[in-house]
Amino acid sequence: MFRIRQMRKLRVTMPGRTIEIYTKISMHRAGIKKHFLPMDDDMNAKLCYCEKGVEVVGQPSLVFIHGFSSSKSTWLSVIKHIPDRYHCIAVDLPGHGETVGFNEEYYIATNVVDLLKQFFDRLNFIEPICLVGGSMGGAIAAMFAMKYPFDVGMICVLSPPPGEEYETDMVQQLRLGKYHVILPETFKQYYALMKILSKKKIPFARSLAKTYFKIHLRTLNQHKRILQIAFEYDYPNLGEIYRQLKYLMCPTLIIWGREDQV
Ligand SMILES: CCCCC/C=C\C/C=C\CCCCCCCC(=O)OC(CO)CO
Repeated sequence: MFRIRQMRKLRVTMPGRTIEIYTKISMHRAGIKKHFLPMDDDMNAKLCYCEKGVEVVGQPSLVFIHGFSSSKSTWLSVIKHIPDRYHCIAVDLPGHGETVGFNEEYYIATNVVDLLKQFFDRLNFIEPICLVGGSMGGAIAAMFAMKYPFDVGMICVLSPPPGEEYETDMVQQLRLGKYHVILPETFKQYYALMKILSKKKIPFARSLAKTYFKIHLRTLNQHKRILQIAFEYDYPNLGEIYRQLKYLMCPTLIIWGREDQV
């Protein structure tokens, strides 16, 4: 019990490093169901998402998009606080979480956006949605809203990655191929990154951190590839996409921490 509580505290600051048993426990507690949606053109490709509540006429569904190297489970701690009358969806992006079978082309943001469009059409929402994205998920949410403005009623963009003109040191390092700043390769790097990513001091057992690190290593190469592709195809256009956001007419909430190092 104690361990689970510790993980609960850690989960927010270490997106994507959640162990599956814990995900199941917390999803169950929050009244969340998990689904797999096979794609029409390729039955081996399945989008995994979780859902809380049911659609309500006149009220948008809330759809949550996670960040890089994260997963839908990062939103559980948010979703559990949202009243039951709201319909919530959190999806695993290609190459993340429990979504499986998508080839590398789906690591390109424009393809991710079109995949999300397909996904939303399959779910057949009756109202324009409220699209919420954090970090890289925020960039994807913004891109989605630009391309499919009629599908969104409002968007919420949390700490999106900066465009070229506001490039941070961390993003510069990533662009130069030093992926370990966000994808640590050693336990030492991993432990140091935890401190950078969490503003709040958290009591943290090294043994537990080692377990998280092992889990992280399983996805390391795939996530390196995603970063490589993001910097080749998406990052060069990001600034221009942000500049065009002012033409978007739906209500938009943008939250950015002043001391966010990414
Ligand atoms: C599979 C889909 C790929 C589509 C790529 C789409 C748009 C991306 C454009 C430029 C990415 C460059 C910056 C990436 C850095 C993100 C940071 C981040 O997400 O933080 C994490 C913290 O570890 C939160 O979970």
